[in-house]
Amino acid sequence: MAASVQLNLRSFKAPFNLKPIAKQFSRPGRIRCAATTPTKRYSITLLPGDGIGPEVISVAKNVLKLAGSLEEIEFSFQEMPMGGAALDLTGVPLPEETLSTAQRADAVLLGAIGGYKWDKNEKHLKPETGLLQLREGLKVFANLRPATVLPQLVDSSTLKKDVAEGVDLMVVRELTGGIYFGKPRGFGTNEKGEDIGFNTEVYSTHEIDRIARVAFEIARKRRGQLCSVDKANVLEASMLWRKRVTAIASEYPDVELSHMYVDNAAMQLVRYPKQFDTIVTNNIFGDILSDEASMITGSIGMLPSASLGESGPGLFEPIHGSAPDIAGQDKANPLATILSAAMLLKYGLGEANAANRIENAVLDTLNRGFRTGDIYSTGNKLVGCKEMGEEVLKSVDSPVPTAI
Ligand SMILES: NC(=O)C1=CN([C@@H]2O[C@H](COP(=O)(O)OP(=O)(O)OC[C@H]3O[C@@H](n4cnc5c(N)ncnc54)[C@H](O)[C@@H]3O)[C@@H](O)[C@H]2O)C=CC1
Ligand SMILES: CC(C)CC(=O)C(=O)O
Ligand SMILES: [Mg+2]
Repeated sequence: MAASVQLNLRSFKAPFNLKPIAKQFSRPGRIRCAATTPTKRYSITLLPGDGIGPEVISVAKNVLKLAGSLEEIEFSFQEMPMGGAALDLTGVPLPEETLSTAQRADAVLLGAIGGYKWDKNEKHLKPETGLLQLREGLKVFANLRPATVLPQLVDSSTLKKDVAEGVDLMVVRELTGGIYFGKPRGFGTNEKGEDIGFNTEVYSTHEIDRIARVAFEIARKRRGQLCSVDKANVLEASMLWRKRVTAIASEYPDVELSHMYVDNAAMQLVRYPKQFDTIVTNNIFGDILSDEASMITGSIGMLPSASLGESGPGLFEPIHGSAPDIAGQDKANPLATILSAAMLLKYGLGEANAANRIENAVLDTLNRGFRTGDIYSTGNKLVGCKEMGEEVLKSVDSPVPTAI
């Protein structure tokens, strides 16, 4: 078994002040002409999806385009239906053409899917099923969800300033296994004639080993601490998880491994989040804990993510959902999606300079006091999704050097 992680990372560098975690993977893109400033071209599949998805994708696309153009990068965008939008249009949540277009792209940027309209659909006709199919179809097993408390947003955190200040953690979530995919699953009847619903949490050695190696590599380049979160006191799948993560630790003597039960981890995240550096966990625990971690940073509207596999395009998306409660009202915070576009450039295309432009622009926009409602605090300027995007564009255009 290979001891090193083989992820499709063209330049594996975490956002903000996090350190590069692995070899630099260069992929120069396609050179259009032999000029002194060759233009690099990438094809990006855009999946706006539902609810606030189209609102945040439209803003992030403009930011991506501008940051790219300042670095001699040209994008061709293919916008494809996905989730509820695809159900309405084609009758399925992930049309074949959407998946094949995404598979051929250099990277995929997703907004969010889901909404009340489709909540009662049968499982195979739910927008969420389309999202699981997309992750499976792109084989993106490693989902990186960085939660960093920016100094500008300490007052937006739901935690006390001294608890939130300086939090900088990375959740490494296994994304294509576990209970969201396990079989058997379904509905049935028990011996008393009652209806039952059931799912299966299942992990193989191979699935655990590969996500563990990704997490150890990341921890090695951060502060050297990896906390594996499981429920090994109860669940067999977690018992194997703990055994394999412990075994893989011998390949990483420089990383300090600890284990924590998920119920305790949920509590520790709000008690003393600074104790965490890198967290590795299964699909469902990672889903839940990253939503919890997002609030430490001020809002779920701030957290980007990168989903990567061993080959093929990465999938980049905010961690939030389609927020039907605020959809169509220009209230969504687009920063999680804009920062996901930065992760796309950095991790997906190896375009660190363009990514840095975006991250700097986000910080500059926050420094200038612009806030959507979810991160608003007294004395700042309240703006909507579109205006926030316009302010970020201004900052991309006239960068103000900011230490990140
Ligand atoms: N990756 C995806 O596409 C995901 C989709 N979903 C789907 O989204 C739908 C809504 O799910 P919820 O549980 O309500 O989770 P949600 O993340 O959509 O919303 C939770 C709360 O956070 C707020 N929020 C979320 N994103 C925000 C943003 N960018 N700016 C400001 N506020 C924001 C919402 O207004 C809401 O009050 C469901 O259909 C669900 O299945 C949920 C999670 C992930
Ligand atoms: C909508 C689900 C399929 C997943 C989810 O909540 C997430 O990935 O954050
Ligand atoms: Mg979620």
